[in-house]
Amino acid sequence: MSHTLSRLAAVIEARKPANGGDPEKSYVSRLFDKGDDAILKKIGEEATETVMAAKDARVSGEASKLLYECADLWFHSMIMLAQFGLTPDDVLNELARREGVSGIEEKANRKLAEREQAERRD
Ligand SMILES: N=c1c2ncn([C@@H]3O[C@H](COP(=O)(O)OP(=O)(O)OP(=O)(O)O)[C@@H](O)[C@H]3O)c2ncn1[C@@H]1O[C@H](COP(=O)(O)O)[C@@H](O)[C@H]1O
Repeated sequence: MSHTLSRLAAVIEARKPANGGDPEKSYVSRLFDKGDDAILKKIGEEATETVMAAKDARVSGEASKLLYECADLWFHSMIMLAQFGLTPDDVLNELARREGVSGIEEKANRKLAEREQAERRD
């Protein structure tokens, strides 16, 4: 994992109120304190803002806003992962597991497995 992601993941973990984070002083602690719905609402907002920034970047030719919004989305995704006991390393390991497997091939294999499972049920 990159040093930046690793350091940020450690800070986010330490900000959990159960680990001594203070919702009065910390944005991350405040989100953990509010719970699942508040965290997931931020993911929805940041994802939407990222899409809008990408559309704007295509029109204006200026992608810096997209960069900021994508950083917000990654940051809030890391809070969501921590809320559910996952880490950026877990995501990186999943991406490594998929490495070299074409999405088209993966989908074809998945559909085949689903068909075989349905046939076994019938
Ligand atoms: N990387 C970030 C980071 N990126 C974005 N943000 C905050 O995430 C929020 C993004 O929400 P919006 O863009 O919707 O802006 P907003 O209107 O202010 O937010 P809302 O009122 O809607 O919640 C803003 O308040 C940003 O300041 C971040 N807050 C913290 N960090 C990192 O997390 C660490 C811990 O932060 P604290 O827990 O606040 O100490 C910091 O040292 C940073 O490294």
